[in-house]
Amino acid sequence: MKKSSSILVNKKDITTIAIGGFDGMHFAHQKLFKNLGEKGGIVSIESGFSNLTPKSYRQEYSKYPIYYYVLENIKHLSGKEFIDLIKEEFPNLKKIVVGFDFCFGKNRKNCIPQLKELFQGEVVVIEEIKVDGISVHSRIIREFLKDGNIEFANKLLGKNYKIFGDQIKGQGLGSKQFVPTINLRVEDFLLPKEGVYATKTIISEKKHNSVTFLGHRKTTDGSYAVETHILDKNIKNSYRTVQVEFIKKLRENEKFDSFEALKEQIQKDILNAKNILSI
Ligand SMILES: Cc1cc2nc3c(=O)[nH]c(=O)nc-3n(C[C@H](O)[C@H](O)[C@H](O)COP(=O)(O)O)c2cc1C
Ligand SMILES: Nc1ncnc2c1ncn2[C@@H]1O[C@H](COP(=O)(O)OP(=O)(O)O)[C@@H](O)[C@H]1O
Repeated sequence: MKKSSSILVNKKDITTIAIGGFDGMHFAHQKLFKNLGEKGGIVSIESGFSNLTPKSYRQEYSKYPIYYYVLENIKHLSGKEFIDLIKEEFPNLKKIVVGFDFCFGKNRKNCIPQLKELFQGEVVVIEEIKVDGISVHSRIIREFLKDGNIEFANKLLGKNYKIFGDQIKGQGLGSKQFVPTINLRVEDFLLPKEGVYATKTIISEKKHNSVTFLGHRKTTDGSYAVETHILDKNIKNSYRTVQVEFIKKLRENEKFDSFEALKEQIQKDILNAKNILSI
């Protein structure tokens, strides 16, 4: 099935919805979506704190149309008022899919029993989804990313963690002293811990193997940078949106005594990244 966008699918055509925040569109969220059937839709309640898949990037991860509601505008509603709103918005709604920990209405006072009471249709409750014994939640994925544990974050996500950034001008040192890099300005996305990562960089829909540095350039100007070096290719400046998928952390950010020492280390990083990306 082709991906739908909420703009294209009339709410009247929706018979099943999944409700939640859905930051990350992670492994457990995907399990919920598997229960949506043919005329499904996703109701995403925006807290304003989502930084794994900020709102405008979320549709990429589901074929179902996503309908956004701002938490600030609905959090005063009682449980009944919230369900009444949902029924009004989706007049042909027959089924609601939520996770075991879903709560709603003012102060999250209503949970699964109240949902079953207030909604006359079918309520499907998905039991707690765990990966390697860890419950899958956006807040837990954030902690793994902040710790640089990309491999486990990716396991919980069920995909590679990906950020979007716009190319900006760098210090102009890369090509001359070290290796050429695409410098990125990243907004809205949580950035993993400072350090060097094996990554894949997507430019104009083409995926390239890469090594990415995130952090304060302690060895040069000290400023914070996100820089990606594409392996074995010369890439022209694009000054467009670039996507970076994180695969594995290679090492911590370090201060080197000389440019020469950093240059040597970068060559080792490139070899390590190649090994991990199997090229
Ligand atoms: C693979 C890689 C690893 C890097 N590691 C470090 C590092 O550990 N410490 C540091 O201060 N800068 C590090 N850098 C950043 C360099 O200092 C930076 O690329 C250089 O200052 C050029 O910046 P420019 O692209 O803005 O000209 C790294 C860059 C790359 C590509
Ligand atoms: N680990 C999980 N197992 C089962 N359901 C989950 C899990 N995590 C989230 N859900 C369900 O997915 C929907 C979106 O939840 P949300 O609160 O946005 O996720 P998270 O807990 O990751 O922040 C809710 O209905 C929630 O109950």
